[in-house]
Amino acid sequence: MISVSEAIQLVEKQSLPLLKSTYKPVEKSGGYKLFADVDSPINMPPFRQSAMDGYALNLHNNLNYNLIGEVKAGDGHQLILKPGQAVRIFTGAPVPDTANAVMMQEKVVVDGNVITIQNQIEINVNIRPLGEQVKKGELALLKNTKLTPAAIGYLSSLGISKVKVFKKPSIALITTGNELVEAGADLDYGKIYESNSNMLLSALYSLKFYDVTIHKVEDDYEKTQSKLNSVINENDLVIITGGISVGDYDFVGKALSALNVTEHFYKVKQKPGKPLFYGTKNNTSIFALPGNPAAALTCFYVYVYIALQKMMNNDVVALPRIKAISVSNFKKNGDRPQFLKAIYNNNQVEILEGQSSAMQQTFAISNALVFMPEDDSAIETGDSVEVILLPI
Ligand SMILES: Nc1nc2c(c(=O)[nH]1)N[C@H]1C(S)=C(S)[C@@H](COP(=O)(O)OP(=O)(O)OC[C@H]3O[C@@H](n4cnc5c(N)ncnc54)[C@H](O)[C@@H]3O)O[C@H]1N2
Ligand code: MOO
Repeated sequence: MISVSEAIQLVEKQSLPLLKSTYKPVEKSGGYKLFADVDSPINMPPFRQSAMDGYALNLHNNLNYNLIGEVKAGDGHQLILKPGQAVRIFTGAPVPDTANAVMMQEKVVVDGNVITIQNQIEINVNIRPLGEQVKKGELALLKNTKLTPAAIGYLSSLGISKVKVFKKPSIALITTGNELVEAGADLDYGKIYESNSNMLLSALYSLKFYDVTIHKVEDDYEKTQSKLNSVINENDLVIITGGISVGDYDFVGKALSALNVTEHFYKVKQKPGKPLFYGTKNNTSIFALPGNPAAALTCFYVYVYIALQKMMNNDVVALPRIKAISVSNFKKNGDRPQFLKAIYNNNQVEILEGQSSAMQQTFAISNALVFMPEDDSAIETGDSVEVILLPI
């Protein structure tokens, strides 16, 4: 059995960036990273633009100007101003080539066709120069830039509607177990509602991984092997839950080994999530998470999350870990390091009652996990503890 830190290191080492590309409509490219540099197809702004509502001036040595016309946003005409002439102008409107400053209207007195400005102004004031943000043909955004709402707005302002981005992994989620039935079905004796697929699907969606398919297999060796074979061939990441322990009907480990999946580790000294498997085949990463829902989700956040970040070529790969003061007492049984379901708020953390691997009720109200190392046997109120903040 390996330690938590050894397991994390192995995931970091063995999960590699996906170097596949795809095209996305710009509005759907949030969270992706650019596969290549993007050059600007236009000057931005595309014309000299007024930054204020006011008057565009052809400057001269006098505070009085003659008004000769008006330009509003969207106008396409070109007015010719001589020195001492002005045009009424509005924010976003094209500044005539013959104007060299814009005075905001609050600083202007209007008397019929003559305006008087409060003071002399510098050349080019309140004019956004042509191509100030980026010039046509020049680099707009570098390869690998993450497409945030601001970046999407910027690319859209350049008239770009489609972007080439690094593909996100295609992911298969597989649940195993004869006891599992779907919501809506009768809950016959011995059955439970299947919940790991919705839980992990929503965890993936919240991290903006949408290319996910869900598969369900019974506790049957042949069916497990054949399903795993097809999903491993077709996906970049495979996440299985259940059937990875030592019971007579736990077939996942045997099937993965028959499929020649390279095992990087099986069993981690931790609670929950001891029977965790991680392996790779060709370029596909495979995690077999324990079936117990709270164990599966903990392993997702501690290990699968890292693999996802590595596949996306992100620099920060693990969830943030901070120190906080415990407002609870907790006593650990056994010597496995523990991830404890907890509520973090304002530098304080409450460790919840009900820490078993099956405890969905406590996980449902948690926003953090407290990591309790192997050597610690108890946490007292007031102790400083390590907290993993969940991306929820
Ligand atoms: N003799 C031993 N038994 C067990 C050991 C051990 O070391 N020796 N380890 C225990 C630990 S720790 C865990 S964790 C579990 C993991 O077992 P599996 O990964 O094989 O998972 P299953 O047995 O298939 O299921 C466990 C539990 O979770 C429920 N489950 C499974 N899938 C789902 C799902 N999709 N939705 C909701 N609930 C699910 C399942 O019904 C079981 O209750 O092994 C221990 N045993
Ligand atoms: O490792 Mo299991 O998740 O402790 O019950």
